[in-house]
Amino acid sequence: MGAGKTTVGELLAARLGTAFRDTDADVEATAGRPISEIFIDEGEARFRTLEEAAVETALASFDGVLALGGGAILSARTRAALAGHAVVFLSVGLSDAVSRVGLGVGRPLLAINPRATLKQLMDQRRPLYEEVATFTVATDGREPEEVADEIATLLKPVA
Ligand SMILES: Nc1ncnc2c1ncn2[C@@H]1O[C@H](COP(=O)(O)OP(=O)(O)O)[C@@H](O)[C@H]1O
Ligand SMILES: O=C(O)C1=C[C@@H](OP(=O)(O)O)[C@@H](O)[C@H](O)C1
Ligand SMILES: [Mg+2]
Repeated sequence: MGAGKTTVGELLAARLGTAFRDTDADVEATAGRPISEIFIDEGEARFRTLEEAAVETALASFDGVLALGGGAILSARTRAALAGHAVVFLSVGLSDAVSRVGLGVGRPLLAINPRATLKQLMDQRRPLYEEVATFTVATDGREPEEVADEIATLLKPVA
């Protein structure tokens, strides 16, 4: 969360002249309600089920830049499905992530103590991001445009 997947993904798609999709938006469209409400009323496990299905559907039917939610890689099925795709891991340090997500509005996992939660999630998940990544791009102290430019260059040989 706060690495810039949604923001940079949209910029990258524009640079590549391709479509953009975000699995968080797909989940909200399928459920007909915001992610925060899904978490509150149905729990995280239900959200993860919807997210796994959203990633699977998008990978099977969509050609373009796909932004995942930060926890999508918790699913072994999703990690396996990402194999064979160009996967970009946007890395971010704790301070930049904290200042980008602010009070965590719209991100239910950050409703309580965003800084400590982000640190814990980052520590837990980093190995999984590294496992699926084809490219790793550092985002600390960089504008989204600069990050998108670097990814476009990295992807040139495989796009
Ligand atoms: N490289 C960056 N530098 C500064 N702010 C950024 C950067 N990338 C994203 N942001 C800002 O941080 C916030 C979270 O970005 P977002 O794209 O939603 O991240 P993610 O989808 O990875 O959670 C947004 O307000 C966005 O404008
Ligand atoms: O890291 C997570 O578990 C989550 C990240 C969010 O997406 P972003 O990474 O785009 O903020 C969203 O899927 C949900 O709030 C859960
Ligand atoms: Mg996002």
